Amino acid sequence: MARQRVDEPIRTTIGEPHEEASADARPDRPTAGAPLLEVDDVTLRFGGVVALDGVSFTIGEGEIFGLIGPNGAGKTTCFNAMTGIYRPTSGEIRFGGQRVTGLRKHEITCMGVARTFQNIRLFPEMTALENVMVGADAHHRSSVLSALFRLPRYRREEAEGREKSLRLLEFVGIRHRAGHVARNLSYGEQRRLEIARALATDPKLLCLDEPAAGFNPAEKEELLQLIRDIRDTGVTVLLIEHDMRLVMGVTDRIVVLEFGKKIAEGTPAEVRDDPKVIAAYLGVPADAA
Ligand SMILES: Nc1ncnc2c1ncn2[C@@H]1O[C@H](COP(=O)(O)OP(=O)(O)OP(=O)(O)O)[C@@H](O)[C@H]1O
Repeated sequence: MARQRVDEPIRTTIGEPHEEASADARPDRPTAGAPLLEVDDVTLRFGGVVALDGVSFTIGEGEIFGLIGPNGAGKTTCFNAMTGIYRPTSGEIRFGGQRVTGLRKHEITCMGVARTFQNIRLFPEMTALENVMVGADAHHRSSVLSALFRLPRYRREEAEGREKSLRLLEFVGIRHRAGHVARNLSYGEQRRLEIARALATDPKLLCLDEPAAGFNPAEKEELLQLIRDIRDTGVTVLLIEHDMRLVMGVTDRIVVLEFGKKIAEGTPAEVRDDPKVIAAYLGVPADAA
């Protein structure tokens, strides 16, 4: 499949109709590439609560990977451990073969991991464009002095960041909102803006925490297409999502957590038919599901 990087001029297919393909029958489904993110026997305790209990899985380059499970299963904790917010009690997380356990958030961002949050976290009084430019700044090399005196290098980086941010706003379908302050954007637009800001850090892995929360069916369809478009630019996507139709429709592989443990892993079809998964979601013992 032709790949397009997000720092190249970007086409947008937001809002265009697309065929709803069966999760496992899509002919264009790529096979997973080299391991990108490895979660290796990770346990994370909060006092007496074991939020993650010996969890292991590997995400391959180019995959759209789903992390699902009932409320309190440990999904967000897993995201937080991957992105440097929490340090695992034991176990290791590697990104591109390099250990990230114990690194700071910005160090992990610079390695190529970006995320959005369950509760949208934008700068509400800044414009959409400025919000994305904050993400683009992550890789700027200008010194504080250079920025203070607006030296040529700073001005060049600022102009490049602005162009790139406008392209990303176009990619996520809200270019026309560039000059509006974030708090005046609709809920769906704010979610897209968060994605654009995360993409501005040039991630290799984009982690989306419940990106469809609060969306109507039409918005979910558009999000599904956006996630595919993001993957087609070469970015690997990790998705936490409660909407099963969306997860089953867009992911290549899924890991299911329950009470901090991995209870299943496989293709959407394998996971959907797994009695342990059915039991976890219905709240009944596996042999009774
Ligand atoms: N900072 C914290 N301090 C103490 N316990 C926590 C903390 N964060 C999460 N937990 C606990 O860890 C467990 C896993 O929570 P987590 O938020 O990761 O689940 P989740 O699968 O993301 O749930 P949801 O789908 O409801 O967002 C829960 O029992 C939760 O109460």
